[in-house]
Amino acid sequence: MLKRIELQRELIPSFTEYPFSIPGIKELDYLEFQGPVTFFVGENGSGKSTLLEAIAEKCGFNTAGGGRNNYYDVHRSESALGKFISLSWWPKMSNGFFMRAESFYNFASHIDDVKAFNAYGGKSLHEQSHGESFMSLFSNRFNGNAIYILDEPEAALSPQRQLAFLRIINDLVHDGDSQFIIATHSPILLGYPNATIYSFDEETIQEVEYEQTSHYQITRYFLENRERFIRDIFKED
Ligand SMILES: Nc1ncnc2c1ncn2[C@@H]1O[C@H](COP(=O)(O)OP(=O)(O)OP(=O)(O)O)[C@@H](O)[C@H]1O
Repeated sequence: MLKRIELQRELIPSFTEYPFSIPGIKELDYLEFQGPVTFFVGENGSGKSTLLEAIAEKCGFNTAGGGRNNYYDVHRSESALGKFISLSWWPKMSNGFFMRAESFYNFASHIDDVKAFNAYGGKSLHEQSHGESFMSLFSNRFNGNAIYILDEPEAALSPQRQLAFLRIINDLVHDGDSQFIIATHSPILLGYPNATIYSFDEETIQEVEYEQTSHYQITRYFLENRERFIRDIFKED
């Protein structure tokens, strides 16, 4: 399990430049992972991907998406934060995968190039729909005793598939001792029971309850008051 990450503040040259100028990062000392499933939530641009990418790099995963054995260079970039965080494990995990929805296309091409699609359901990920290819990755490539670092995995998934993905997470956590750290905007994924939710919306990264997230509140309010909501947001000032 990844138990904790710590920002090595003494090594940071200046807090006025990216990535240290991001409010949540600027104030960060350490973050603890209390259980097998942790979510990062927050507005667009609040720093979730920056921190996830840094963790993935420290785990030795390809920052463009993949595990330790996925060597390809398309869109791979050095994490600006990776050198400045330290990870504490107990026990140490060396298997896992970093998935970012935005560069999944390049990952799929890499799998074609190395003819590895047998490990992904026997079919090129490019010949599957976007959502099907995500589900192939989760169902075929994800297994026990590993850490999964996922950036907006819901991007291509229908609500029904998001529920199926919750089931996959649950099986991997309970039968496989796996750990998930997920940045998401999905109120469905966030509903995973007993997860820790860290919000990047305040000056410091803070733990919040599911019902406190704007994802839950806005979605609920919208569903219960759709007509009024639409009237309000379309209203001319
Ligand atoms: N390579 C970079 N150089 C400079 N600034 C960057 C770089 N990458 C991201 N940023 C900035 O850092 C901030 C945090 O970006 P990040 O991608 O971590 O946000 P996020 O919370 O993952 O957002 P989203 O929900 O939209 O994916 C943003 O303001 C972004 O513009």
